[in-house]
Amino acid sequence: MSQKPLLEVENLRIDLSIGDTKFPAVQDVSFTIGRGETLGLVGESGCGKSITALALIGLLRHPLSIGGGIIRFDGREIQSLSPAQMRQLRGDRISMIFQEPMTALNPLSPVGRQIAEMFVLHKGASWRDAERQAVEALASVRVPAPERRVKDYPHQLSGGMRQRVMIAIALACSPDLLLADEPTTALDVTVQAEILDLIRDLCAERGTAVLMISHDLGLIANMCRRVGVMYAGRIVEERAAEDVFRAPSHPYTSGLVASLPLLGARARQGRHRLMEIAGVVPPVAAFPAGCRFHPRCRASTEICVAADPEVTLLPNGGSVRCHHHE
Ligand SMILES: Nc1ncnc2c1ncn2[C@@H]1O[C@H](COP(=O)(O)OP(=O)(O)OP(=O)(O)O)[C@@H](O)[C@H]1O
Repeated sequence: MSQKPLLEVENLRIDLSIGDTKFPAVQDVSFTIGRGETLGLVGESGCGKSITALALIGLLRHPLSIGGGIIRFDGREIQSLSPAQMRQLRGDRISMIFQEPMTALNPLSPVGRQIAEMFVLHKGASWRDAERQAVEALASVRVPAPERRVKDYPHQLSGGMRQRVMIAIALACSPDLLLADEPTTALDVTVQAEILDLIRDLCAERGTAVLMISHDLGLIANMCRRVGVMYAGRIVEERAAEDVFRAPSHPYTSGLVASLPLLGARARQGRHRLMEIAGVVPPVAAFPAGCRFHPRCRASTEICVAADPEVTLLPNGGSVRCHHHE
């Protein structure tokens, strides 16, 4: 087995075209994911998490495009693949699940048929075999009575069941990498936990690496070994999940950690206060000069307004992009 990481992203830039001008919606984003590893991308809405994932799987569409950098999957640059090669990779070796399965499922086709299609398209199975495997795939995502459910259309299923179908489709071909973009945000809290357990268990069993995207740092820390914190199109901190909580380095990460509801002793003693980061992520065309976080940062000084911070490597692994990091 190759020692190289499964996925290497180097200085990725994603441009947003507005008229004749291109604005960098994502810039200088670098990270790697090893085989079977879990990386979380966390940050508020509009930070660039979803478009980063779409770039990895070749699904960016106008007005967005890759403006620079390298994405290497299993040693091959994905930008050099033809559309046909990319289609073959998608679903077979890299899969994606989205927040709202209804947008990804075909409303006019029974769910069993949509799962079976994966075996036919990517594994050369006959429809008869593929439909048998679809029942097994539905059983593996813990759908009760899978032999009956395969005949259902998406609208006949609950949101949680639809997300299970999406997971069955995404994992049908045992991909090397699963991209999960807010996979539980649209679901009830109790269903959320079941779906997250399912993703964690199935990916661990199959050795599938996961890039999990969420605005919820608690969820990311539970699911992932490493965390990349995104702000305004950049990864501002990248660390082991436990370090992010124990000793956040970037003021934005500190704000995210502080805004998590606390359970247990401190909360009961009434010392817990829900902190929030004042302000919102600026739109892509209005990213400020200097450090993009400086207008919202309590630690901001002159240098933050004047100069874009470089990446600093942290002593215990990980990196941060801040002039005043902890
Ligand atoms: N099709 C598009 N047209 C114009 N702007 C877009 C498009 N898609 C994304 N953007 C912009 O790119 C930026 C990054 O969007 P992205 O969806 O990646 O953010 P995100 O961090 O995933 O947030 P969310 O959770 O809300 O999706 C945002 O400012 C968004 O408005």
